[in-house]
Amino acid sequence: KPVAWGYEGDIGPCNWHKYFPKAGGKRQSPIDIDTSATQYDGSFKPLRIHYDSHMCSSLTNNGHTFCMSVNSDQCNLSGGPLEDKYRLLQFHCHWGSDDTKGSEHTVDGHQYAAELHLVHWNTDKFKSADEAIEKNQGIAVLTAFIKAGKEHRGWNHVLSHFKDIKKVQGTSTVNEDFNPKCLLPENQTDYWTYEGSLTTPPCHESVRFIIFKEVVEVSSEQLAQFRSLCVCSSRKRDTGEDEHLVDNFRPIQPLNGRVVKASFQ
Ligand SMILES: Cc1ccnc(S(N)(=O)=O)n1
Ligand SMILES: [Zn+2]
Repeated sequence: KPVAWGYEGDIGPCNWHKYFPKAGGKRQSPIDIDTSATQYDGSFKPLRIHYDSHMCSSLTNNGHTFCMSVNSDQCNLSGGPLEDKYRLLQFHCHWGSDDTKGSEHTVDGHQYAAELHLVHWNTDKFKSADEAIEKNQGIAVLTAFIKAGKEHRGWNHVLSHFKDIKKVQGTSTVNEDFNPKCLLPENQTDYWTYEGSLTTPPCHESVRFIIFKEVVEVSSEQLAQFRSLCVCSSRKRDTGEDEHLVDNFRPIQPLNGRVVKASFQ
């Protein structure tokens, strides 16, 4: 029986390690990026992000976030700090109950309104995502910070399906021409990178994070649509209100001597 976990109370992040021992490990994520302590690495080759848009994917509310799973073997990532080729598995976000919080990583202590994770698995070293997800160098997560600002047209292709996934385990098939590359910032040469973990249980220490410096803008109304998703399918007994899926970000974890590399000076 899968162990229930969440972001508050007894099943919250402070207790994850009791059922998911990796959560108490030495290379956990997210972290604060102290820009005065990052180290420029001039050896990185250009990042190669090749996504096609002819892939049909499905959008699900898994009770912790929305997840767009991608089943195209044409969406690949390589270069930068990566030694191998990685394939896009899914993307999702983390957000808060208002625009002042929501990202998992922070930069010099600043928390953004949301954070996009594009999760890729190492197809050179492993035969499946399920195998790669628990192995060192198995996963690469392209990460973009999100702040409230002007509307983002690309995000509307995802948000237009949210009415179908309001409830947990809701799922919707996305067939239109949508290329997740449109969700990334323009500047894809400036990023920070370090070795960490999945930020949700089982918190495997298998992740290379690649975090773009440029922040993506979406409108406050679009951020509000993230918060429209529900956690539990049943109405809350007392208030009769649905419980919304908010503050699904893990607190900052100890750096434990890790160095965050920068692709830029
Ligand atoms: C696929 C997956 C599972 C758990 N956590 C993550 S995350 N938040 O580190 O990207 N991704
Ligand atoms: Zn994530």
